[in-house]
Amino acid sequence: MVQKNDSLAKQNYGMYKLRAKDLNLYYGKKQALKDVTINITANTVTAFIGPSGCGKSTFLRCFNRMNDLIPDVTIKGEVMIDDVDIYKNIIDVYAYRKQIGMVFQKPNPFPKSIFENVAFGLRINGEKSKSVLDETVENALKQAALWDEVKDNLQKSAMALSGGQQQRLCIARAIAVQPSVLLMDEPASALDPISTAKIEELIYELKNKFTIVIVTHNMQQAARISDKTAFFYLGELIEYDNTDKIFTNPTKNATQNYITGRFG
Ligand SMILES: Nc1ncnc2c1ncn2[C@@H]1O[C@H](COP(=O)(O)OP(=O)(O)OP(=O)(O)O)[C@@H](O)[C@H]1O
Repeated sequence: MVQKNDSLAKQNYGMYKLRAKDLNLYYGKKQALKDVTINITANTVTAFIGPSGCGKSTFLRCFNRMNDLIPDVTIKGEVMIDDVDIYKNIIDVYAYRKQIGMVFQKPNPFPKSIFENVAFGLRINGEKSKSVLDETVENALKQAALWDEVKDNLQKSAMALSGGQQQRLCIARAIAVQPSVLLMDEPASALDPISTAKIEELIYELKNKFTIVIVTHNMQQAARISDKTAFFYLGELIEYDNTDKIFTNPTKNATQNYITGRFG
């Protein structure tokens, strides 16, 4: 009985970190997202899956307003973080974006030292204290499971790291400014299996601190690391449910066909 009340309370209390409601997005006249509605719980990992061109990356980019940078984009509907509509109520988009870290498919460190890559966002935000910078860089590298490998070489160029290390550095750079959300667009698809496993482990750990949304083409990866999975097809969110359910007993035929490799 106590358990039931507890879980009810959990369900109702401040549950959704990210939401979209009736979201439509057009590139010029071409509609890329159709009436997408989703509620994403804080401190979970959500995987976006679906065939190429179905709108996964487009939808991911709606959460940090990166699509604003593309000419001729029209967005209708609502996108909310902590129940604030970010297209209507956010005036300072740069300040808002600080809350949202983003990691891309290809590791993209700056041609600077390891230390300066992680310190970059803090310096932009005006942090000058050496002890704060040192401590934050160390913590971010620890959280990104890279500290032990680089702690003796923080002044070395980031470009000299392996691809997998560079991607963990990019994760450290993203989390150093303490966002609450991490968006990841195929973060392991350019990496070897061992580096991929490290990134997957890391994502699993990081959900304690962040709400994570990951686009992936790798269905085993989605099944391994995500709590919820959203399946997209032709710009529509076809099915969104617990990952176990999506991969073992999906409700929609299209989901079943996709996860069994019948298309895509
Ligand atoms: N900048 C853009 N300008 C015009 N059309 C675009 C742009 N970006 C994406 N599109 C189109 O929008 C649709 C959705 O693309 P998006 O990249 O979101 O799909 P995706 O599911 O992430 O694909 P992939 O898995 O191949 O990365 C596609 O038809 C794509 O061609």
